[in-house]
Amino acid sequence: MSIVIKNLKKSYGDQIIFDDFNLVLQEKKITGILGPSGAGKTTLLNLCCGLEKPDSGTIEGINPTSISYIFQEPRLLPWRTIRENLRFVFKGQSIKKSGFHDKEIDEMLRMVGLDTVGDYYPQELSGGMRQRVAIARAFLYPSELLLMDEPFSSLDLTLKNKLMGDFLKIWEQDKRTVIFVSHNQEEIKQLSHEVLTFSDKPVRVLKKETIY
Ligand SMILES: Nc1ncnc2c1ncn2[C@@H]1O[C@H](COP(=O)(O)OP(=O)(O)OP(=O)(O)O)[C@@H](O)[C@H]1O
Repeated sequence: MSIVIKNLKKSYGDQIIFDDFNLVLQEKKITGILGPSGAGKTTLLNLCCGLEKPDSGTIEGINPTSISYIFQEPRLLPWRTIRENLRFVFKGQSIKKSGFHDKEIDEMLRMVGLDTVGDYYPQELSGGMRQRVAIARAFLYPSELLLMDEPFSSLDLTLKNKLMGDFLKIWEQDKRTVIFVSHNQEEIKQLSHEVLTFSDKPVRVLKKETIY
């Protein structure tokens, strides 16, 4: 199902971020969002996942229990190993079932090139490796919608290119609707099917480009 944003209004105090904002986001495609700092890109992601509530208007087509979020920093639990961090995705399921998921976890660790470090703790990994874990975690969770807020911005260029390539490989095998926010035009164009350029607040879509 596409995501349909209708007549969205959101303000913080006297700052109007969205004012009668309308947008349709394509299902199982990667939509990139570019825009000035402070425009409201993260606010849009937060509205999509329910961390923020709109003042009025609607966002349709999102199942609130079926969302993964990849942030700029990986947000792993430091007192848990990498494998335990990934097992958390399945928490609430029975032991037997979560044991069953170990196969999926091992397969995903292999896909992101981390099969030898499953028993390490996050602080024993480099920043790039930790961000790989965050990507693995996002795909392990059976989400329909994946929200990404500058997930590659802290990485050097070589690592970023490698990680974006790995991301696309995993996405090709397991297509989800992705909203990808970044300041970096090249990185956005490398990953996205469609790129939206936001104005400063109140947000308008200045440009819509189909990349592939
Ligand atoms: N919880 C909040 N309370 C008050 N103001 C907020 C809150 N969240 C965001 N804002 C304000 O809303 C505006 C939009 O913020 P947002 O983080 O969505 O921008 P952004 O486009 O993601 O910026 P950046 O690219 O710098 O991350 C900013 O002016 C910010 O200060």
